[in-house]
Amino acid sequence: MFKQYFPYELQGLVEKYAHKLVSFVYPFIEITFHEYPEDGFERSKAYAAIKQYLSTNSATRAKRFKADMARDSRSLILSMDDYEEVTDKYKGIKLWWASSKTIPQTQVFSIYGRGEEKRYYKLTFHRRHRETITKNYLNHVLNEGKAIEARRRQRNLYTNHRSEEWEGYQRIMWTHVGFDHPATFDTLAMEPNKKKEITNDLITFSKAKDYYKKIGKAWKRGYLLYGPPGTGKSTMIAAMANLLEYDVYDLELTAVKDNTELRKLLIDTSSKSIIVIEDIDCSLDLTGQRKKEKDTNEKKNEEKDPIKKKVADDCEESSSKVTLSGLLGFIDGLWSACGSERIIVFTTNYVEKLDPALIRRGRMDKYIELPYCSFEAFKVLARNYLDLDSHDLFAKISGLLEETKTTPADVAENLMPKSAEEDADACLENLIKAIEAAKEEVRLKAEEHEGL
Ligand SMILES: Nc1ncnc2c1ncn2[C@@H]1O[C@H](COP(=O)(O)OP(=O)(O)OP(=O)(O)O)[C@@H](O)[C@H]1O
Ligand SMILES: [Mg+2]
Repeated sequence: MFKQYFPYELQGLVEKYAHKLVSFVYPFIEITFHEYPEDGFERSKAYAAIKQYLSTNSATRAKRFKADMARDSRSLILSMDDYEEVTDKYKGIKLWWASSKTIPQTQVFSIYGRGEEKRYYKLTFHRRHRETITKNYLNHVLNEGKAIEARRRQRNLYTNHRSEEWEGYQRIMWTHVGFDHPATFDTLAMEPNKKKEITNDLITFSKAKDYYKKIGKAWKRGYLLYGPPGTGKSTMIAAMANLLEYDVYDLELTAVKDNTELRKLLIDTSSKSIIVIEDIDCSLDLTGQRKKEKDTNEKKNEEKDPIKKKVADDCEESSSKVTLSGLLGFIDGLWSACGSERIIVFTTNYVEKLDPALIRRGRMDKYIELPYCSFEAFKVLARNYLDLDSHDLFAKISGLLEETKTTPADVAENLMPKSAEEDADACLENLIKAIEAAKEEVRLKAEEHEGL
């Protein structure tokens, strides 16, 4: 701006002194945080954290916002619009945050598809606070921002698929959907003491980072959930994920080609996650022999019919070659070495079928039996489904549940009103009828057995 008043030779000198003069009378320091650093294609983590920090800390002060749908699709996240400015206070120090963008004069074709505008935040503060701001305040902003992001993070349910050959590369895939299961430990029908023990165990685990470090163990925990079908094993996994706010990886072992692929999939899981292998007794032949001997009739049929034979061969070929030792290797070796804060859950209907190597102490840290529905568990369901804490029919139901094995799934099914006319009394009556019918069936079967 001084240029036009001074001869050309003096311009450099004047600019130099003008700059000094300005910094003398302009006692502020400015720091800019660009969304995309010049030497990288990756979005700057600092920019993302500042955005989160400002979205909660500027909401009462800024006047213009950009609105984004939060990842849970239920709420909106407001962030400062471009060219907006807000003030912040830290230990009595006033600071200014401004959001801005640069638009280059020349049009550049960008293959990265992020447009040519470059967004940045600019922080301004008085230079006498330089130490406090650069040493403490910025750390505070980044940590807060990351914490807010973690809270807003949507959790996912991942499932694996058969790997695909793609231009010579093997692609191993986890695909995910948002994890939105409503189950919680409150809605889980189970003895209250047992429930308390499990939730305490989970919470202790999630807070035990330093402890695991101290004792030199990888920060992981293995659970084996066992019990008959419909007793709430899968429901409990959802409740665990909701309690700890972890992602869930539902590992389908039969779709995993071999141990190498298993390893790759597991390396690809994130921390704060639950890795689930359901029905472990079915997904893996735990005797070590992958293919069961077919009975001779089956074989003869296949030999006669070429199409049948082809289908059977294909099935055998595509069946998983994951072995027990591969799985154990992952649980003990590699699993310990990479990643942390992970829970692995196996479920089975037949705990007695499992290989002792898989369930020996140290591999599985906790065994949880999900039994048939007890009266205590029934009370949780009655409260949940019918808003009932007590009822005249409870005594009768208690007696019936003791005599007849009934799963929580069956109880839940009967407690759900089938029509608008059905009230709580009708639902309880339905349940009683259902249990009595099951009891009768058991009696008849026993008689038949004795008659044989
Ligand atoms: N303990 C429970 N508390 C609350 N609801 C339950 C419980 N057990 C079962 N249910 C109900 O029954 C349904 C089936 O339960 P779930 O899928 O968790 O059983 P599971 O033990 O995983 O069975 P499977 O061995 O066949 O996989 C659930 O959708 C839930 O509504
Ligand atoms: Mg299940």
